[in-house]
Amino acid sequence: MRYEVVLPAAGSGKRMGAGQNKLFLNLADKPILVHTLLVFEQDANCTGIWLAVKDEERLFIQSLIENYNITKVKGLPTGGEERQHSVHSCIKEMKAVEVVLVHDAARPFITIPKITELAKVAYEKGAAIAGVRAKDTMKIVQNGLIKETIDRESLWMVQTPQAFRYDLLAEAEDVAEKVGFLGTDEAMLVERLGHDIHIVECSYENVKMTTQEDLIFGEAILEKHNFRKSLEK
Ligand SMILES: Nc1ccn([C@@H]2O[C@H](COP(=O)(O)OP(=O)(O)OP(=O)(O)O)[C@@H](O)[C@H]2O)c(=O)n1
Ligand SMILES: C[C@](O)(CO)[C@H](O)COP(=O)(O)O
Repeated sequence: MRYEVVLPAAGSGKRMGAGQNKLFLNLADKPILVHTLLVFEQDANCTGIWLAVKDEERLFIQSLIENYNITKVKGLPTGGEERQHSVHSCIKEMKAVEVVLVHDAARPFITIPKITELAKVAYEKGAAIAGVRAKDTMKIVQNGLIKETIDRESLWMVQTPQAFRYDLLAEAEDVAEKVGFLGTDEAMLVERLGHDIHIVECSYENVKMTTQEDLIFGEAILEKHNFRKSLEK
């Protein structure tokens, strides 16, 4: 199932504490952003990449695109104050495609088979998002006190890609903007429309590079996969 992908890349990386956009930090031999771009560049089903960027970072990102021969980038719209606004700036510029994926540029370890599965379910059912089952017990805390424990059996840690029929996501983004609703993922905007959203179980390796510890995990993941590749030679 062919699709276009929106990669929000206009964040500030505050929790990473690197004093710069964390997507420019290297994991092994190349920036996090490039690792993520290469996955979609190599996926034959991906027909276009849209990157929400900060105006002051556009030239640098264009140099990365050139240096790493990324040929599928269709646009670099200016990102917004929040991640949702950055995604919406891309959705507004895209011509209607059948399926659109939104994927955090900070998640470099997504795999093509999982992308394919998400795009297929989105085409057939309208909406599908990546996730993994919660490993820890989750509790609601108020004023330092445990208020409630949430049944772990029904708890998932949601990731990206989040895949949708384009018209559904475009409507959800427009409605959210109109009513001033701010969600932390695109699924929240589509849930508000009452549309079913399917979960596709992905990997714990599909981690979002958010804090310094995630970089250590990321290096270890690369090491493991390089080691595997060396065994195949
Ligand atoms: N206004 C924003 C905020 C985030 N993002 C992007 O959305 C993805 C996920 O966001 P997050 O991990 O929160 O990145 P940052 O906002 O940069 O991190 P922090 O919240 O620690 O500042 C990242 O690829 C980030 O670049 C974006 O395009 N526009
Ligand atoms: C979209 C997301 O990756 C799903 O877990 C997450 O909500 C992004 O949160 P962030 O704070 O914008 O990184």
